[in-house]
Amino acid sequence: MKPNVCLYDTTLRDGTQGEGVSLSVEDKVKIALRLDQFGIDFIEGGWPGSNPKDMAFFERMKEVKLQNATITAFGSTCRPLVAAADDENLRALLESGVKAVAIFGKSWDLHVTDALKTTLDENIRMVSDSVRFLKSQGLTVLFLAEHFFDGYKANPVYALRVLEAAESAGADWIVLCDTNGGTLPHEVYEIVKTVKGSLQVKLGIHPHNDCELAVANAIAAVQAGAEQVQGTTNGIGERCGNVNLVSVIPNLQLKLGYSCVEPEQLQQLTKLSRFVAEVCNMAMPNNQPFVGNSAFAHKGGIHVSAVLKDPKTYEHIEPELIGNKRRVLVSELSGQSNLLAKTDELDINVELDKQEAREIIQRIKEREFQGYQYEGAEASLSLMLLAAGGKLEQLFTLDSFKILMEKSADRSILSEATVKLQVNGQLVHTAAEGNGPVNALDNALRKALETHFPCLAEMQLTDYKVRVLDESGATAAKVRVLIESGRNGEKWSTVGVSTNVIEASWEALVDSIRYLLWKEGCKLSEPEEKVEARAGIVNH
Ligand SMILES: CC(=O)SCCNC(=O)CCNC(=O)[C@H](O)C(C)(C)COP(=O)(O)OP(=O)(O)OC[C@H]1O[C@@H](n2cnc3c(N)ncnc32)[C@H](O)[C@@H]1OP(=O)(O)O
Ligand SMILES: CC(=O)C(=O)O
Repeated sequence: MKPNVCLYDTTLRDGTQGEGVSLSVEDKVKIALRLDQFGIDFIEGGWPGSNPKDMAFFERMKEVKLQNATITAFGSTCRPLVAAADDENLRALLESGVKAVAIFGKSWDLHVTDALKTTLDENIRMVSDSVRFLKSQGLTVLFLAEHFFDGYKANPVYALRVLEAAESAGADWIVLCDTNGGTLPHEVYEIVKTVKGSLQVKLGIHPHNDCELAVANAIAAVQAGAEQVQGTTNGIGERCGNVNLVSVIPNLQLKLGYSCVEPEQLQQLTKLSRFVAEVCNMAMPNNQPFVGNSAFAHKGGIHVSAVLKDPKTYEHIEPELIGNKRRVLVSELSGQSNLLAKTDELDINVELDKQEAREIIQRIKEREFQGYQYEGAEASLSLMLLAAGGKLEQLFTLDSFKILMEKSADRSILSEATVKLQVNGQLVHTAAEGNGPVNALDNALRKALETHFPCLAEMQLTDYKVRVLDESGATAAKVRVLIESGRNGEKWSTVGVSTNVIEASWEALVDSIRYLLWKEGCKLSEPEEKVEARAGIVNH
């Protein structure tokens, strides 16, 4: 039976040392609660001696009850030539009201002489005095040996002396830090093994990701005997980040048989990662291992065909174990298997046989050659499948639209769109202004349709992206427009392609509306008088 591995999350301290990351006190509290729920053992809240926000966080946490985790405050050892009991930073740790503290000290002789500008013996005194003082105050003390691996390689005798000082002063944990993130997994393994043979105290590892090896380093350390991993959720942190606990945890638990959290908590991993990304206002890459949107997305026809027979053929774990899900993408690289699987996934109640699916895939391939892309526009794909299955009613058709733009000397710019549609056998003619041609067109189209289909009033355009497809064509090039629309928290995306950006936008807009009307099960059944009563509409 493999031992438990203790999880120490420093998103709220080392994570905020990542460029562009800034959390409010309330953001920190939200993340702490979520980490606690997930099953993290230690949550490092910040450095109370370093700024008022972190101090406020610890004050706030005095009112918050956690179920599982211990909140820790971070700080340094006392300053050179200052007694621990008189050191401001250590006093701030005590005032934070926590039960556990993590203090970092120098273990690389270069740092002692060149950064601290003190003697090797005085540094040993600082470590020992600081740990002993904090222990005398009844705290759990984690001693973080900063730059331990570089220090050990430069001067192993001194690096070990620092650890021995912390151990004999009573540290509960000694955490070996790969502060510069430059150590390789085989070195981590050897060094942790050696330290394990020299000390009795429990060891932890705190790797950084400068060589993109932090996860491998954390695993190597655990295999060599470390019992705690310190990292951040999503790997945020100074420079290239800290080790990503979101990858460490499933590797340790699902691949190596260590126990980190309960299996039900592990199923919350994807949600945890996305929640923290949202609070940190960070876009997570789709190809993020384990929890990314694409981590279990299958695109190649060969892959999909095999996954449908047995998911193990192209998946290293079951996505449900960590709360992610399998997805099938439809594109020019698809075979009929992709389309049949996607039709099930989209839940659109369309039955296709293999031959029909092959014909639609052929159309998709031709359209992708023209510039369409359906991976990011699943609502347009659904409409294509519904039409092929005879399940899509034509609720309106375009006669024509016109757009006028006027730029006046006072610098104001006006866009006005006029739209003529056939709805319910009648010509509907509307005009609307907007703060750009696409917005004006959107407004005119909705005005024409809203009386028949009131649900359109709740639909919003949430994103609009234009991509030039053939740069050599300059302003005459083809463009692809992707529109994301939303209603009551639900989102869907549609696509349009043309050499004219307005026409491409129209195509995507119309798809977006058609999709909503289909979802709502809209039919043309309203009485004639109601249609005529519409304000601002001219009937011919
Ligand atoms: C590896 C890590 O991630 S360690 C954590 C790094 N995180 C941060 O630095 C974020 C928060 N830091 C801060 O707000 C500020 O740097 C403070 C409040 C801690 C210190 O600010 P200042 O007193 O103005 O000092 P400054 O930041 O310029 O320099 C750091 C000082 O700490 C000293 N120091 C560095 N490590 C240690 C240590 N382990 N023990 C004691 N002192 C240390 C340095 O020698 C330097 O002292 P000096 O001013 O006498 O040269
Ligand atoms: C202490 C710490 O954060 C580090 O060494 O990276």
